[in-house]
Amino acid sequence: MSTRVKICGVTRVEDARRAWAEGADALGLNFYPRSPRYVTAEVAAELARTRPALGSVVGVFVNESPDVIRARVRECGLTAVQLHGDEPPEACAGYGVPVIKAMRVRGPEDVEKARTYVGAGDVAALLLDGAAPGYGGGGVGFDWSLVARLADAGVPVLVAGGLNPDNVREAVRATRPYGVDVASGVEVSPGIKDADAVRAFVRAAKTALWE
Ligand SMILES: O=C(O)c1ccccc1NCC(=O)[C@H](O)[C@H](O)COP(=O)(O)O
Repeated sequence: MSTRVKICGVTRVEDARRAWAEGADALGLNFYPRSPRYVTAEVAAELARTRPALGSVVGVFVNESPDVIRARVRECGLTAVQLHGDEPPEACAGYGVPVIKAMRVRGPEDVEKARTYVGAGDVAALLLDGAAPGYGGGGVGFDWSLVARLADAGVPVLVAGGLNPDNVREAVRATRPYGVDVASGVEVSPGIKDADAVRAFVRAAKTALWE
């Protein structure tokens, strides 16, 4: 099975269509109002309608109220939610779709904190991100050797943070993750994806373990 690829922070229909065509498995739509990749519910619903039969559309939220998250899931047709905030494990349930819990990793203690979400609520995967200022999308990586600490946790792990077409192959080989996630590393400017970079990223991620 090749590594799954999630292209995060898509804001334009043409970028969404392009990402699917290049082989992305999932798109992330950002509902954090302070993100330069923020999309309204209306735009998100339009983006979600580009979803192919086997694709996933993930809503990204930071400390959003559960009622708003549930409303976005319903009205935008989200197939999963990615929680990037300070929510405790017990808040990772009740949205009607699988939860990806994101954790910013500064060191081993953050990976151990991520482990406390395993088995909680509807957590179906963990996303390990770099610890840039803010809550995500900062283009900063982390020590990939820390991913091995979750090898026995029995949960799919997505690796994110500072990935781009030039380093994703190495990241996949080093961590052998369930999937990889990228926002800034395939952009010409925040929220505007670079089609060539998306193509190169998907290709590098998916062929990294071939030889
Ligand atoms: O992208 C954002 O602006 C963002 C803001 C707040 C929370 C999460 C955000 N992005 C979520 C993602 O999954 C990003 O892809 C991930 O943080 C990696 O970003 P990058 O290092 O830019 O590839």
